Amino acid sequence: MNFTSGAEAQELLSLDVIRNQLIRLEDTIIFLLIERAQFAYNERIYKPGAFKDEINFDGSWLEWFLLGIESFHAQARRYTSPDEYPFTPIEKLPKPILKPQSYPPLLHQPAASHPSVNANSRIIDFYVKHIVPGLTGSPAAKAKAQAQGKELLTDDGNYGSAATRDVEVLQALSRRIHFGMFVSESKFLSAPHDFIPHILSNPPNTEALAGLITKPAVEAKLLIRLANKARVYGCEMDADGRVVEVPDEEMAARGKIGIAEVVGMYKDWVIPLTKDVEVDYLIHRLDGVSQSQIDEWMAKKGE
Ligand SMILES: O=C(O)C(=O)C[C@]1(C(=O)O)C=C[C@@H](O)C=C1
Repeated sequence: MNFTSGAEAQELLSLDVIRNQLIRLEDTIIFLLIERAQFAYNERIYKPGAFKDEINFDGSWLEWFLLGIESFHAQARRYTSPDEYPFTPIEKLPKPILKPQSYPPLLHQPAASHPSVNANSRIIDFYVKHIVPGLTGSPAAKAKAQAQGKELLTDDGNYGSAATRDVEVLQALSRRIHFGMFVSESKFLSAPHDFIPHILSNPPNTEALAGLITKPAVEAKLLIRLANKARVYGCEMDADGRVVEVPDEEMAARGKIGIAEVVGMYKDWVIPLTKDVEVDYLIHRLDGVSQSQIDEWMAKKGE
């Protein structure tokens, strides 16, 4: 999202604008997954210390990549943007070279900067454990290799290429999932009195908050749209540019990514984690807010 386009905060926080951003990120994520699927699983790059001799680094090759790339981006003030969270702990990154940009105050800062809202360790965990193995060792990938008379390689030695793609996918997933904060802020401001009692109850009523932010119809549409996008973006064309029409099952084998894998990733991980971010943000939405402001919001109930 372009936070410095001059658009008013109210416009940037409209649910339509935010949802359009989430829809656009679906395209980004699908294309980046297609890029990662060109390379083997390369499990070595996720094992801490596996490249210690070469890089003198105790973490994994992927973490070393993240540190290098994020150090560079931090200098260009990437992590001062409200929708960007680094995977490397911020204190290990260099300070920006450029002066901070001024962003419109869209989020409630005590909530947005609360450590519980940062989902990056959960994102890297599901991506490495569940997404990469499925993407690179999927029935689709196996069938493709077989059709070419090859055995599916689990390690092709393309460690730099695979990790470069991993960093890109992780950054896009992180932006998508942390957009949950903007969704939450928008929903909260549209009816603060619905949320306040559940935030203030001791402990906060996370189930009720999750109930308030969950929109099953939006999720159902998203999953259908995603399957269609994965089908279209992953399809192949013949030499004349005509789309090769094939049934879904075979489509997965011919296409560059499995439709079921992309849909499953959203259903099992991306949407649930976005909801976690939304709820974790709401729990801290009243931190530092004055009693008079809370009273004012509550007075609007029934208006
Ligand atoms: O669009 C919303 O209202 C959101 O909260 C985002 C989202 C999603 O992750 O796509 C999450 C929860 C809702 O149930 C629907 C969709």
